[in-house]
Amino acid sequence: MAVFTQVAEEEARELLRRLQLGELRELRGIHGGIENTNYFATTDQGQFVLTLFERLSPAQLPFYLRLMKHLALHGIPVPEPHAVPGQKQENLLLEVAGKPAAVVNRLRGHSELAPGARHCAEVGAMLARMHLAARDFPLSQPNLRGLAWWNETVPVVLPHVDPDQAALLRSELAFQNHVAASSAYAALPRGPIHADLFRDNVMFEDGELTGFFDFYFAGVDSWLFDIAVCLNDWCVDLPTGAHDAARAAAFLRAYASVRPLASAERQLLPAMLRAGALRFWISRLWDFHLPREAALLKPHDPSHFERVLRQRVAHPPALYAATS
Ligand SMILES: Nc1ncnc2c1ncn2[C@@H]1O[C@H](COP(=O)(O)OP(=O)(O)O)[C@@H](O)[C@H]1O
Ligand SMILES: N[C@@H](CCOP(=O)(O)O)C(=O)O
Repeated sequence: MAVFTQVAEEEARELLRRLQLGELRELRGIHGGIENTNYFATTDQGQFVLTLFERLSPAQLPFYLRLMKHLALHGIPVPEPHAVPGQKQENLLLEVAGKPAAVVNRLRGHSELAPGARHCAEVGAMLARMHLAARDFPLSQPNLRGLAWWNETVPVVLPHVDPDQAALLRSELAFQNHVAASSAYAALPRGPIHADLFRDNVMFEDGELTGFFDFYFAGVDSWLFDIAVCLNDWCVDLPTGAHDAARAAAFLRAYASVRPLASAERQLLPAMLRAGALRFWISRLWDFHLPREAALLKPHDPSHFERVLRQRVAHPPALYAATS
């Protein structure tokens, strides 16, 4: 479960009054997620989520919260964080039970864990709208799970893997460092990205997308990396990791109908699919072999992204037709 810190009803009621979000009717711990403490809070004015940040530093949080606010104000369906009326509106970071906290709108619906081409198209189109809407977001924070982190973390996980896996980690990391030094990479359009937009971070209701959430891995990186992370989750078969060409084409066509891909993006798409697989293989190996004290849930299976990476290396998919 993901209630690491208990919140007294009285404290939540007082906070929601200060935020002018109404009178608390129900406060319910959310039994999902692994990073933060989350509660659903229902008031006479609406439904909200109260999050207490258990690990993220208060210095990192304004980027995520203000990005969500910015996107919400630009019409992208994401949880909108609330500030105390009368205080600076960019001050979205609150304190509850001695922890940094936020109150955001609750999205309607549920995650679609067995998506079809139509779901993938909706996510692709909304991702492109989100990238464009974030172009003028004034804050900047790097993708903290980007290349620099892979270079730091691969040596940490190497002692825990077999020689074949170690060889793949080393060679793929070398390949990604080589790609990152290329002129095509320098030409990739960049901006704030979600960076973890898996099936469980998107809501649908009656087949319609109702929102993206869990922005706590967001950062400034190439838009293509965000696309690759999505393709590697939404458009592969679980658990084999095999590429699903129909879903990938639907995703890319919808994305490109909102923002056509640049030539550098079309060129580097196969490399970036490998990058997206490497990123989550490394983080899952790290979580699996070096578990954090507070992690209460069983870590995700690292071998899934090893399979996805091997497939991406052996069979670079021909996706270009869908991108122009
Ligand atoms: N804004 C929201 N609207 C609706 N449900 C939410 C919202 N935020 C979180 N949830 C629910 O809480 C669960 C855990 O949230 P998540 O952000 O994944 O937690 P963690 O950051 O701890 O991994 C989600 O799977 C979702 O069901
Ligand atoms: N999507 C990542 C894990 C990130 O955790 P989250 O539950 O906070 O989205 C993975 O599958 O490895």
